[in-house]
Amino acid sequence: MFTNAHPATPVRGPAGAYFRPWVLLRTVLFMLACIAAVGTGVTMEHAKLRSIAKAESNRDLSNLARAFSEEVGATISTVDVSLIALRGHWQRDQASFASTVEQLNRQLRRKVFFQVKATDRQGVVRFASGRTETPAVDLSDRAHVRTHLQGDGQDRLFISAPVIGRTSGVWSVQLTRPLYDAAGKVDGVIVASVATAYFARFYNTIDLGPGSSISLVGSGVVLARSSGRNPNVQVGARLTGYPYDPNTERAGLFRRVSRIDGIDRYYAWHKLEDYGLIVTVGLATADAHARYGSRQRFAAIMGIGILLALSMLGWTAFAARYNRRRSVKALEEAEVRWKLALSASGAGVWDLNLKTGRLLLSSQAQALLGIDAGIVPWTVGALHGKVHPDDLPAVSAAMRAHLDGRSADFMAEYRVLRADGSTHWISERAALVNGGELGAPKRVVGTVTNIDQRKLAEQEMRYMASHDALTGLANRTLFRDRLEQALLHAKRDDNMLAVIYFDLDKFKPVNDNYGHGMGDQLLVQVARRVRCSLRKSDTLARLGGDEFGVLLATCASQADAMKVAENILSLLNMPFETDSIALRISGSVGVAVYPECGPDAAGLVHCADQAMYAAKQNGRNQVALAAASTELPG
Ligand SMILES: Nc1nc2c(ncn2[C@@H]2O[C@H](COP(=O)(O)OP(=O)(O)OP(=O)(O)O)[C@@H](O)[C@H]2O)c(=O)[nH]1
Repeated sequence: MFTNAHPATPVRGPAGAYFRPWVLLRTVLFMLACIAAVGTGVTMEHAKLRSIAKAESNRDLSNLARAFSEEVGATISTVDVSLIALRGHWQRDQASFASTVEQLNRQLRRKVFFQVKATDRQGVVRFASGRTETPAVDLSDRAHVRTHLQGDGQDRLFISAPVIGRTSGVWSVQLTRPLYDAAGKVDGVIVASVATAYFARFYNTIDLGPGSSISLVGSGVVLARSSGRNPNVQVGARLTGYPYDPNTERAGLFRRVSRIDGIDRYYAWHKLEDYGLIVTVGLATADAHARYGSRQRFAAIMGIGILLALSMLGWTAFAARYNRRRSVKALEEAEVRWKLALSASGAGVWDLNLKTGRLLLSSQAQALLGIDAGIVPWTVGALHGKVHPDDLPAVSAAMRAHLDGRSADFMAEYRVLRADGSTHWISERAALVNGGELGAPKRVVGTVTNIDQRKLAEQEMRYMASHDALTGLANRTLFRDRLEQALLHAKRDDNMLAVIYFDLDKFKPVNDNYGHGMGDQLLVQVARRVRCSLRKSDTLARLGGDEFGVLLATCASQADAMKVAENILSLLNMPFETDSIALRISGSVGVAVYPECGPDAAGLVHCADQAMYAAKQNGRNQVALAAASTELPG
């Protein structure tokens, strides 16, 4: 109803809302929720990519472990077959043994290289390849020799823990088999010493990344190991537990932070059950995940982008909501202020829906319009059924003009009929509220105010402007108006009218001798006495000082006018009783008759004045008739 109202408290500009604590707090909370949601999404995506990376890595590692174990198995098998062949040769012909070993190594140089030793049954070296003279070194304390010399005599391949060469400084493992004499008794040990690097050679043919590793473990001891650019590190290290227990399954997968170099890896292992060896191939988890690093980075960047976009959207939405709330609050406050102002001003408000014909009235409006319900099914016409019949045409015309768009505002002042028949004055203002399609008016909103007091004041002012304050008679202005009106009627009806002017004789001495108050009393009594002698249709006016005018609106003849004038004179001659004394006065009376004395008010007044002056000049206390004008009546 008060949508055009300007709130007293200015609402901050829309941009200012972005930095209000209310907005910032909600934006931060919203961002935290977004971070949680987007973070969960990104984490899930990362986890998915990690699990894909893990699955792919495990598949690759399993294949590599199997391939490496087959490679190792093939190398060991080659060495073992060579050992068996060399053993037969040693037992047959020791003299040409050295050249046979050399020849064999030449044949196998692309696959493996090994040194060969042969010991006697005491474990003392009797042959060592690559030497011109064999030092009689006692190896009986070495496990790979001892196991055959002190064992059950079974022909088994033994693979030793790695040892570092005393002179070469190279890690090697010893593959041994027993030597037999003609009786089939253990007669010594034949040893093939293979550099562990051969076992890790396969590693160099593949590129698994800098954090990868390949190990060959036997009896819980690292026989060979390659890791990145640092091959054979930690050869000889002892490893226990899963999967190095003898009872673990043939192949498998696990993830572990390496006990050797501290790198977190995915591992696959594969057992060479014939030789009691395990091959493990490890890939650094960081390298495995790096395969999907770009997708993970993309997911993270997308997540951050979505987070920023959501945050901006949230921030904007909260700022807009804040502005909306402020606006609604300001409107509510403005409405309260307007209601208070209206209530204080005594104005009532009504709201008419032109579509539904429902009229809403404030309690003040109900009281002022004499309607005892807040919502009434009414029409504009019915509303004005409360209007005084004399005012209704003007009010209806004004309302119609406004509804038809011929006036910008509806304004009317009219009397409302009360149930007891009395009336009170209302000032009403209304305006169409445009809305709906094509801007068709849907509502009329108006205010009503009681203006009884103002109307009374206006009435008093109008009365004062047209009447003499002392006597209550019409003043010169009103006298002149009525004369104009009477002349119009007289001309239309071809009637006569008369103007009588009279002035009290020697009034000044009354004032001078008895005071102004006494003079006033005399003027009031003159007015009363003459008024009573006249007809209601006649007008008696005080023209100024002690001068009066009489308008005989209808006058049959000049003689009748003279008769009224004579009567006035005789009334003036009668004594006037005041508070203290009786006064005797007289008057000079001039008579002018229409149409004889002229066609217009000015002429008639002038004639009457002249006649009165003539009576005064003639010795006062008499009536004089104005001479007929030579002009023809208009
Ligand atoms: N008490 C009273 N005196 C008034 C009022 N208005 C004018 N007068 C006085 O009325 C007197 C009018 O004097 P005039 O008509 O000029 O003189 P006069 O004494 O009547 O003499 P003539 O008219 O020549 O007979 C003046 O003294 C004015 O001051 C009034 O309202 N009350």
